[in-house]
Amino acid sequence: MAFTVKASSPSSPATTRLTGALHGGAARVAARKLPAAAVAASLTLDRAPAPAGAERGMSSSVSRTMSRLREKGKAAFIPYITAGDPDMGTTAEALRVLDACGADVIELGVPFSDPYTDGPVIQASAARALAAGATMDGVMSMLAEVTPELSCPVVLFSYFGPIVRRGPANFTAAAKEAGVQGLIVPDLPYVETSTFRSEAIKNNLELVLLTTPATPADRMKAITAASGGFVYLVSVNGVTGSIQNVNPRVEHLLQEIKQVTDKAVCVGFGISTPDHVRQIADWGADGVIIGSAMVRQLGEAASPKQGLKRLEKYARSLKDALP
Ligand SMILES: O=P(O)(O)OC[C@@H](O)[C@@H](O)c1c[nH]c2ccccc12
Repeated sequence: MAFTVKASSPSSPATTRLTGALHGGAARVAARKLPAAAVAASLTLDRAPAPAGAERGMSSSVSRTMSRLREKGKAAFIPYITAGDPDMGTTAEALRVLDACGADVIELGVPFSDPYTDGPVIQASAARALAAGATMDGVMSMLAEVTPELSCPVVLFSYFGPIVRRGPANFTAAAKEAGVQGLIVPDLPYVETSTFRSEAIKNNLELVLLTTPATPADRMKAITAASGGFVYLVSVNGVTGSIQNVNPRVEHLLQEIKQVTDKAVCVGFGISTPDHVRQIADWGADGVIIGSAMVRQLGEAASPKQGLKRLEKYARSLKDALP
C-alpha cells in the first residue's frame, strides 16, 4: 500500500494534535464522517495569462509559478512569516525583503489565539502579533497595499475558526481584494473542503491542501486531486518547528504522491538549514516551505530593523542552496 497509516505514538501528543487537525480536527469533528467524495475532481485554477517574467505587481497564480519553475528545473523557495509580528509595518517590509531575496511564493500567517498545529516558535509569534494588535482586517489592508509591489504570489494561511467567524464567502472575497493568490487552512475539516474550495474558486484563489505521513493512501489521492497551487507534503507527524534531520521517509512519500499527480509537491515542517533544503530538492520536491526558522529571525532580533536584516541574510542562504 502506498501509505502505511502509522498510529501516533502515545508518548507524542504533538503527533496526535497535528494528524488529528489535518484529518478533520480530531475530537472537534470526531463524530463527523469524512467521505472521500467530499473532495471533488481536480482543480487547477489559472488566472490571466502569466507574465513573461516575474515583474513587480504582476504576480501570477501559484500553480503557474510552480510550472514556470519546473520548466527551468528549479525548486520553489517558500518562506512563511506571521502577519503582525512584531508589528504590521515590519511584516509589510518583510514581504518586500523576502520577495527581493527570491521567494517564489510567500506564505503569510494570520495570527490566531489557538494555533494548535503550531510548535512553540510560531505559537509565540502569533501571541506577539495579537498582543501588538493584529487583526484579520489589519492583515488584509496591509496586504492590499503591499501585494501590488510584489513579484511573487502570496498564499494566506489561516486556521478555520477565524474564517468561519468572518464567513467563508466574506473571507475569500476580502483575500482576493487584498491581492492574495492562494489559501492554506491547516485544520479545514475534510467534509468542508468541497464547499470552501468553491468559495475560493469564485475568488480565483487556489486552495492548497495538506497531506501527512499518516494520511491513508486513498485520502492522499483525493487530497492531491483537489489541491490547488501545489500539494503540501507535511514532512513529519507533529507540530511545526525545527528538527535536527529531515525525515528520511519524505523521499518515499514524494515518490508515492508523484505517482498519482503531476501537480507540484512542496515539503514543509522542520526545514531550517541549507542542507535540509538541498536534501529535499534532491529527493524531487518542487519546493520547500520554511516557517519557524524564518519567524525566529524576526522574533529573536533586538529590533525590527535588525530582524529584517537577519531575515534577509537567512533567506538568501536558503535560496542559494536550491538548484
Ligand atoms: O515551521 P516549520 O516547521 O518550518 O513548518 C512550515 C510552516 O511553518 C508553515 O507552513 C505553517 C505555519 N503554521 C502551520 C500550521 C500547519 C501547517 C503548516 C503551517
